[in-house]
Amino acid sequence: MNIVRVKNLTKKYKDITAVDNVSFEVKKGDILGLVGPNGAGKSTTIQMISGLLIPDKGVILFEENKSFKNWHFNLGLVPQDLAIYPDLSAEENVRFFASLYGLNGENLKKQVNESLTSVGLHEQKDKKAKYFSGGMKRRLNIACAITHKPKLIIMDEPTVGIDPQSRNFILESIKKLQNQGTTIIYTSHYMEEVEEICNKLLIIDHGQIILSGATDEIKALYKNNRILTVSFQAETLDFAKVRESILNITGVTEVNMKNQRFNIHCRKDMNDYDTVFNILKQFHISIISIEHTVPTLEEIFLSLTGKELRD
Ligand SMILES: Nc1ncnc2c1ncn2[C@@H]1O[C@H](COP(=O)(O)OP(=O)(O)OP(=O)(O)O)[C@@H](O)[C@H]1O
Repeated sequence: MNIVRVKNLTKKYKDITAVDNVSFEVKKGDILGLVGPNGAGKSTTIQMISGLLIPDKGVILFEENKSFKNWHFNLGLVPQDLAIYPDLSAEENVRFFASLYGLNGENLKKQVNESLTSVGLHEQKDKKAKYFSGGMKRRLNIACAITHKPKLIIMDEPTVGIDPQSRNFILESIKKLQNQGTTIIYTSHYMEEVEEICNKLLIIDHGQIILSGATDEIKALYKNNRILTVSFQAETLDFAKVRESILNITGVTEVNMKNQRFNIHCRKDMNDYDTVFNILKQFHISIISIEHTVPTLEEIFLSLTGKELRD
């Protein structure tokens, strides 16, 4: 069953078309990774689904045919900016948000305890939020959005700039929520995270979808591609010329360079390494190490958008 279906969604800010005729659906139990470079249109899309922005065009339907107006109690939003009260304790914060969704009595108590436990903050429940670390504040932000057990949770970069322990708690709690049948839309600048937790992927750029599908299927599309990564040292380097020569080798599809490393994209059956090494030698480039790998999602993203996901 579709939890949310978005059809021909469009939003303009004066001359900028932030979201351009976007259509997709999210099925029950999916964790959809919404990824794209800065300014791609992710936040605008999320804000429209969350009812914070009105689309110029398009339709958003929940559970096949319900509008936001009569469904929004089923939605939990974890905003990028923290939405917690610093002078309230962790428990008071969670209680407050849960009571806005109509929880009370024993049920409220039970669900507040459950969500604090799931983000690993139960032992600190009486501590004021202002004394929490950045990672703990982010975990509390999540607890506030999940206590009313929403059917759909939208998370806007919930792990940005936090410590590894908090990050692990967050990723584990997202997996648990999925196991309980919750549907999640997750935006992140960390492709390894998306690869780890999202079973579906929607890559957008300039407000348009450039690739969507099951994460495994997207990876399978690239299973016949390889990347030969060569770390090197050179006194001087004319990269344009090196690139042109390597691109002439049959089976090589792209060559880029970053931090004293060439990434040579090629087909799986490209095995003409002698020619690659001869070209490098000809340009007086010393090889330090070589690696031959299947492209990661991050590398697939880079080859599709020409941009790094991170700033
Ligand atoms: N309130 C606004 N007024 C004018 N332009 C805006 C506004 N909000 C966003 N934009 C523009 O719309 C485009 C999409 O922005 P959006 O914030 O949706 O992208 P994003 O993918 O979330 O980016 P980031 O990863 O940097 O958060 C960008 O060009 C941005 O500059």
